[in-house]
Amino acid sequence: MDYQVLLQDAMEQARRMPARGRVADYIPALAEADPLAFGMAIATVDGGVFGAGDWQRPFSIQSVSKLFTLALALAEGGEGLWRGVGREPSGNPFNSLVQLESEQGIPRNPFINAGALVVTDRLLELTGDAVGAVRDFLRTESGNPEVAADDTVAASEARHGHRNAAMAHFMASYGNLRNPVDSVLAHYYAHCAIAASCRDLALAGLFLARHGVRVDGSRLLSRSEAKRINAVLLTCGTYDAAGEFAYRVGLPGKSGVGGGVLAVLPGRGAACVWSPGLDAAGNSVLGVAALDALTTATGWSVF
Ligand SMILES: NC(=O)CC[C@H](N)C(=O)O
Repeated sequence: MDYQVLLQDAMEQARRMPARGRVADYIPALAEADPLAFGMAIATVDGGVFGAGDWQRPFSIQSVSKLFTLALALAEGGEGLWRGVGREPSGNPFNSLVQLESEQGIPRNPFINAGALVVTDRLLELTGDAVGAVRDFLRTESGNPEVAADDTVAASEARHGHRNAAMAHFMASYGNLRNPVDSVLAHYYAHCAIAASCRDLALAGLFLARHGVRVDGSRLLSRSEAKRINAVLLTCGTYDAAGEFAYRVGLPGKSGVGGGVLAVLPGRGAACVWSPGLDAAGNSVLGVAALDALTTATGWSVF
């Protein structure tokens, strides 16, 4: 397959969308993203890397980081993680608070904000440095030592982070956080604020396509654990639009409000796309459209 041509065609089709969505502005620093930026990359398990458009330009990965925090927390701490966070789709927006009280401070899944805060808390307990663990993993897997958290974005989110702080305190009241709320929030904002490109993220996502094996050949997760993360990505990775994403794209995937989407085809490769305009669920409009076009053209699907 000529991935280069396929990427260009997929982006061309996505550009025909009547609207590009809205750039997230509830975190003021994110509102400064270039609304016209658009890039896409594919990395394959046999070593190919392809890209088009702004595929080498770093952007704020935001919730795409939650895929990596989950993988690292499971790798370091094992299945006990699931005592503090579920793995059912929430059917609610990523920053919703409503289920937390009726479900006694146990978030539905690791990819909504509440669940990601629990995972960050456990990763912090296990490693002493949750953001450092995510950053170092991204650097190693992508081979790009410049991947780093953007302190301006993290500080901007902290200043406007009342919802996340409310969730964290609420879960702490149920005993579902082991570290001080302020540390959990600081690490969460910082790993969301990591800047990386489509190229970096496609390469970093390959461990899931390699069934849990890292770029250096070492094993991060068992085959079964990698398969299970992919299952949670498919059902919960794009929030209350996960059904639509499975229908249109057919791959496990994780989105972020910076406009990035990372999708995985086990055994074959990973694709990452970035366009900052979002739909109402917080997923990149052009990003999902481009993945839809790419997977339709290539036949890439888990189904
Ligand atoms: N969906 C997202 O990307 C949200 C991440 C963002 N840091 C937040 O907590 O709101």
